[in-house]
This record gives sequence, structure tokens and C-alpha cells, in this order.
Amino acid sequence: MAKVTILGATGNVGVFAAHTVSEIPYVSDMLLVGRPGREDFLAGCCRDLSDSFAARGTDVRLSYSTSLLDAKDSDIIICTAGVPRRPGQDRNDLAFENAKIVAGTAETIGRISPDAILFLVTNPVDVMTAVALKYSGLQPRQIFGLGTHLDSMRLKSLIARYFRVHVSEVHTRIIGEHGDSMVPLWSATTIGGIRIRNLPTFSGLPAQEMIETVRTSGEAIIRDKGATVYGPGEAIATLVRTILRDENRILTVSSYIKSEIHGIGDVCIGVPARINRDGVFPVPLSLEEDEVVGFRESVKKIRTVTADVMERLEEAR
Ligand SMILES: NC(=O)c1ccc[n+]([C@@H]2O[C@H](COP(=O)([O-])OP(=O)(O)OC[C@H]3O[C@@H](n4cnc5c(N)ncnc54)[C@H](O)[C@@H]3O)[C@@H](O)[C@H]2O)c1
Ligand SMILES: O=C(O)C[C@H](O)C(=O)O
Repeated sequence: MAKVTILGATGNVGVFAAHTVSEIPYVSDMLLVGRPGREDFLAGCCRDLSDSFAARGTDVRLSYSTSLLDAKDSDIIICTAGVPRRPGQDRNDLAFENAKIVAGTAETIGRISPDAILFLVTNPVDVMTAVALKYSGLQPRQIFGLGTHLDSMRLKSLIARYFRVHVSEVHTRIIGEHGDSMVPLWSATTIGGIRIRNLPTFSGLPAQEMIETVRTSGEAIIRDKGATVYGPGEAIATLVRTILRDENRILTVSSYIKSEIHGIGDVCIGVPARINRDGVFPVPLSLEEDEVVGFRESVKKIRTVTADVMERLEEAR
């Protein structure tokens, strides 16, 4: 049984993630952490969630706090704390402001919960994963970000709809930045176990249009309804379940790579990783030429933003 803590629990993603994660049978304790001044909201969330537990027969000890120190002894800490982008902004515009929050948070977590797995949702998530890795002092296997898992799910859903098959028949991945430079892996995309490129109907697939839809999906949802909530909330639960049930699933998350992909490394970025109770382990893989080119570009971009943020953080401290 496990203790899961959600940081930023008063936010759009935090509130819904509390609901989805509480459904995982291995979760015995859940702590919602918000900022001082938000005690009433947090208490209300706990009461409201408890009602849902009663309705569905969930047995989770639920508590809230405005002190990060209460996250001590957590098995998984999910960080959704930070500012979201507004319409017209890029995720990378949030980098320094959110890095300040994540660096301080990660330092404390490294001290109070050295065995925890720290799961970053805050954007820009690849950069935040690198900041958390540096400031927490935790092992790379203990730190990961939602990365391109959500993008991969978005593409999976578009492909399933196009071919009129159940989503479970589609396997696909997007690697690289959770952002404009993301790279779809058509070479690793299958439908019913058949490589998508071997299907006669592949030639008519509007691949570029689909990727553009995925790239702009977050922005479009934010413009229309203010925040992306259900997609990230369910994606968070999938990852927490994968860890707690020790499932060894291979999901595409932001993780530190040394040189696993065509010798490219020393960066936190979206890659396929084996995920289990011990954490997150990037899977070495070979890509096709155009995919390597795209991945290198994406790595270059993330490295530049990360280096800039790290430098500004050092100056500000
Ligand atoms: N990686 C992904 O796929 C993904 C998906 C959705 C949202 N996000 C990101 O998650 C973050 C939260 O999104 P949201 O829509 O829930 O935003 P929100 O504004 O609804 O909630 C933000 C939360 O962070 C807290 N917070 C803000 N500033 C803080 C500070 N200085 N210290 C501590 N806590 C602070 C707030 O109190 C609130 O609980 C954003 O950065 C957003 O871009 C990432
Ligand atoms: O797009 C955003 O800013 C939120 C999130 O990263 C998403 O893709 O839903």
C-alpha cells in the first residue's frame, strides 16, 4: 500500500488527479498539498472526494496540508504546482517562474522523502524534470515527467478514429519535447500489431495534419475551456498505477537519458521508458533517419531552454 502526495492540489489538474489517483486500489493514503490561505478549499476537496469514495467503495485515508513537510514518507509525489500558460503563450514562457517553484520543492523532497518517486506535471515539463533532478539530489530513476505520454495518447486517439478501430488496437509514440519540436515515431506505430506503414490505407493518412492537431491540442483546449484537465488527470493515474502495480509497462515519459538513443543524451526529454515500482528506466532504441534528425533538434531545443533556466536559477539563489 502506498502514500501518494499531490502538490498544487487546489489547481485544475491537481483536483482532478486527486480523483483519478484515489481510484487506484494500491493507494492507501493521499495527501493534498496547497498553498497557505487555501485551507478551506482543501478541506472542501477532502469532503467532496470522501463522498465519492463512499459512493464507489474506495478506502483511502485522505488528508490535506499547506506544508510540504507533510509529504514526508510518500511513495509518489506528483507535482502539479506552478503557473499554467494563458492563450497565446508557449509552455517554455513559464520556464523560469515554474523552475523557481520546482527547485525549492525538489530540494525539500530530496531531504524529507529520499526514497520517493517524484513525478512532474508542471510545464515546461522536460525542463522541470531536469530542475527537479538537479535540486532534489534523487537518482534519475526516481524522477520523471509526464513528457510526451499525453501527446502519444492524443495521437493514438486520432489514429483509432481514422482507421475506425478500438484505441487498444493502436500503439504509437511521440518522443522529444512536450511541445512544438515533438517527434512522432511512425516506425513504432502499429494497428492490431501490424506496422502502420504496411497497411495499404497508410498512404492516405493525413499524418502532418494529425501531428499538427496533437501539437496544438493543449493550446486549443486552454483557449476554449481555460485548462486541460481530463487528459492529464487520466494520464497521471495511468503512470501512478503502472508504478504501484509494478507493471513494467513501457510508456513515453520525460526522463534523464545518458546516451540511450543513438548516442544522444545528458538531457531530460520524452522517451520510451520501462516503469515499475523502482522507478523509470529509459529503453535504448534505434530510430529511422528522419526521426533521429527530429529528435536531435528537439534535444537541442530542450538543452538550450534548460541551460538558460539553470543559469538564471543559480544567479537568483
Ligand atoms: N505536462 C502536462 O501534460 C500538463 C498538463 C496539464 C497541465 N500542466 C501544467 O501543470 C501546471 C498546473 O496546471 P493547472 O491547470 O492545474 O493550473 P492552476 O492554476 O489551476 O493550478 C496551479 C496550482 O499550482 C499552485 N501554485 C501556483 N503558484 C505556486 C507557487 N508559487 N508555489 C506553490 N504552488 C503554486 C496553485 O496554488 C495551484 O494549486 C501548469 O504548469 C500546467 O502548464 C502540464
Ligand atoms: O498545453 C498546455 O499548456 C497544458 C498541457 O501541457 C497539455 O498539453 O495539455
